[in-house]
Amino acid sequence: MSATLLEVENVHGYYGKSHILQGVTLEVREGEVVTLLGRNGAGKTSTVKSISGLLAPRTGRVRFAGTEISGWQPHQIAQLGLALVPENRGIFGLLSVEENLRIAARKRSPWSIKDVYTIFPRLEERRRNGGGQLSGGEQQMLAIARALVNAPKLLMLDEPVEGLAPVIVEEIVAQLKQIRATGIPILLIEQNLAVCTELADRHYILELGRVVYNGTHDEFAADEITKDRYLGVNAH
Ligand SMILES: Nc1ncnc2c1ncn2[C@@H]1O[C@H](COP(=O)(O)OP(=O)(O)OP(=O)(O)O)[C@@H](O)[C@H]1O
Repeated sequence: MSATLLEVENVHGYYGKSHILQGVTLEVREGEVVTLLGRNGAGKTSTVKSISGLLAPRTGRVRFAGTEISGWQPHQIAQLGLALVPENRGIFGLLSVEENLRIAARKRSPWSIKDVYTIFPRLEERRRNGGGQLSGGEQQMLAIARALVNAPKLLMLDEPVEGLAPVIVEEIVAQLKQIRATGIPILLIEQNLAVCTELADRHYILELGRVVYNGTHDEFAADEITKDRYLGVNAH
């Protein structure tokens, strides 16, 4: 079994007095694609925020590549190689596609701007266009590409295909498969089970700020009861 890269241990998180994360424990190992599933409001986004320092855990621990990062600032965590592609994508609308990439690019990244253009040819076609002129799908591609040129050791994606047309979803899934094939581990928040099925090695389900299920892809695929109970889907 490969080494553990990210360990989240019994993390409790609050927004003011609201106790949102109630003891989240999960891990991501080298080379794995892991999904974080659960209904709206289950705490998925809050979990990745607590990992990336945007919601400091009140108690519990987050360890990344052997270093305890609980309580670190978001930019320090990002520098360690933990990349979050947030739901709102965070593109600079007034900068061109290429400028968005250049700002994020680091020399030590194994991914050059040319490399990401190979995965996302649409971005190369639109390299001189402003970020604000891109379609939702293209903005998502740019957000992922920007994370890659920033030398990530782990990629966290918050609902990358939400609200996108099926043909674009297919395109992004194919691109994520290419990225997965390079061995970079991915923690994926996703509501679209078909997407999860195509990409993931393992799944966690959150409910009310706790992990209520942890299983391999094959276990999960065969477990209609779990899918129905926690996700409310009839996944046939
Ligand atoms: N900034 C905030 N202030 C107060 N409460 C918040 C804040 N952000 C989220 N919450 C609450 O925390 C809970 C968990 O939200 P979170 O966004 O982590 O869930 P989620 O599983 O990602 O759901 P979704 O798919 O709807 O984004 C919800 O009850 C939500 O209303």
